[in-house]
Amino acid sequence: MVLLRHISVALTAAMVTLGSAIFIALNYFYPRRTWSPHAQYATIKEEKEDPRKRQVLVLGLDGAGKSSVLQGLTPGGAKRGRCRPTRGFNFISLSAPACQLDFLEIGGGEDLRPYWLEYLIRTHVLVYVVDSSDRGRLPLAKLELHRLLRVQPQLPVVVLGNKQDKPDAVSVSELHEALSLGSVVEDRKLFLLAAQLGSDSALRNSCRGLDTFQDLLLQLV
Ligand SMILES: Nc1nc2c(ncn2[C@@H]2O[C@H](COP(=O)(O)OP(=O)(O)OP(=O)(O)O)[C@@H](O)[C@H]2O)c(=O)[nH]1
Ligand SMILES: [Mg+2]
Repeated sequence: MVLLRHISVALTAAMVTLGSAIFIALNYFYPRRTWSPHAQYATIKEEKEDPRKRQVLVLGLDGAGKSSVLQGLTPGGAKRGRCRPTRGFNFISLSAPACQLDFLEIGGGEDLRPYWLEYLIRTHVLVYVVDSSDRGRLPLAKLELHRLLRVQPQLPVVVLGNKQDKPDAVSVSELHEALSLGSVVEDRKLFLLAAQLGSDSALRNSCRGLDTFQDLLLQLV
């Protein structure tokens, strides 16, 4: 019995010694890595924002003509065909002497509208495009516009009353009324411009109009 106990003690001691040896060996060959949030963070360098860049956010219901605006502003864009619905984002960048204008369109489909608000924070000017001939959806266009206006009370806004070439389009003054632009606080910079961009000839003819539009944006950013 005493002999058995001695054997068991000896075995336990041997196991402990072997375990310690394995532990020391593992630590020697595979040193443990300690994770430090600080060290991880330090590797992510903050990208400095280019002070020359100005973001113009282009929003509006689906089919209003946002991509057509971007296409019209792109040099040679008028020659391209009709735009397809934007499923996510659309982006163009224009260089002006004093700054770079980054136009960001987010598609106007119902599934994409909830994301609009997230992009207002980095924006310098909001361009809100409305299909003047889509009379049935003017109340929805108004609702969405005012939802945006509430979030950024100081953001300059240019409303483009597009598709003025269509026979059933509402006039600019009717649009002002339909979108309740009179209720917008006076200290906000707000402009309402008529536009027609869709058909090839309309796009070509409107290029001069878009120059004026671009000049206005340069004053607002
Ligand atoms: N007649 C006419 N058609 C236009 C005008 N502007 C755009 N369109 C047409 O309207 C359709 C929709 O235009 P888009 O520029 O794709 O509209 P969008 O606002 O970008 O739409 P989403 O990307 O779906 O949110 C296209 O077939 C255009 O050619 C316009 O001033 N007049
Ligand atoms: Mg589009």
